[in-house]
Amino acid sequence: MIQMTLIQIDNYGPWTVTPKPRTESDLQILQAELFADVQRQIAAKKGLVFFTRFDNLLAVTNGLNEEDHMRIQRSIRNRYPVTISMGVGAAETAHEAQRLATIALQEKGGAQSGRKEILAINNLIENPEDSFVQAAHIDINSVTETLTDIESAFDTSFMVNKAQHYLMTKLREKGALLFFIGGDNFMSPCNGLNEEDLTKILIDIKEEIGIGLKAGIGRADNIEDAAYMADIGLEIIREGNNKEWIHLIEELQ
Ligand SMILES: Nc1nc2c(ncn2[C@@H]2O[C@H](COP(=O)(O)OP(=O)(O)OP(=O)(O)O)[C@@H](O)[C@H]2O)c(=O)[nH]1
Repeated sequence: MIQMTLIQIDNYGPWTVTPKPRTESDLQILQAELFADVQRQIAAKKGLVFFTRFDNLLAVTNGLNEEDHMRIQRSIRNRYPVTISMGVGAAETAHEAQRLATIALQEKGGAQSGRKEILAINNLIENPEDSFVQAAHIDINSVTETLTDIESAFDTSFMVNKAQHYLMTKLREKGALLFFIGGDNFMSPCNGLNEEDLTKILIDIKEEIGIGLKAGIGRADNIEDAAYMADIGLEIIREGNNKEWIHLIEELQ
């Protein structure tokens, strides 16, 4: 099972304009610092946070228990002008896990309802033997040669976004998620997605929009190790001059 946590800034919309609109650059700094802060704390337990919408972060949290979540909330409250609420869910697919996490939090009140520092747990992985994460690290082939060094920065960003949208659409249908992690890189928590299905998705996108992709896949009881194995898989594809679409690594090396 994969466990996911939704992290939501409490009552953030009203706060950004009270008593009058706050300087946008300050809001951007707050969001970036909060993301880095939560990432540092969740990574200490081998979890991984995705910046998602910044006011809503999604994290893979296999290995974190109730106390771990509460400690992060307390630490943020002590140091930031905002508080965070969290929802936690675990399921066979990443999409279902984040859905359960979201419902648990939504049932405690809306994002702008005055709700404060709620920890809403639908279910947590109690038995470490049930903990399983499959992650795919997906990368655009030769982005430096074909886009970064040729197109304008904005147009490259537009193409990367387009690839992201196609990947999200196709992976979501299979119960998998897809997050942009910087450069031309995407991370997909994808429990239950088999190698044939992922290969077909990459081939279809190449045919539909002409963007070549490759994916390393890793499997472990936590996302840190699964993502590391996925990185190794990507390196192996690069060493073979991008002839493979995907490469699965199941053992830590
Ligand atoms: N988050 C993250 N970003 C990375 C990683 N590796 C590379 N990047 C980013 O991706 C950009 C492009 O690097 P590459 O993907 O190695 O370059 P490329 O030209 O596509 O080359 P190939 O992947 O070998 O086809 C870099 O500038 C980084 O911003 C990674 O492991 N994680």
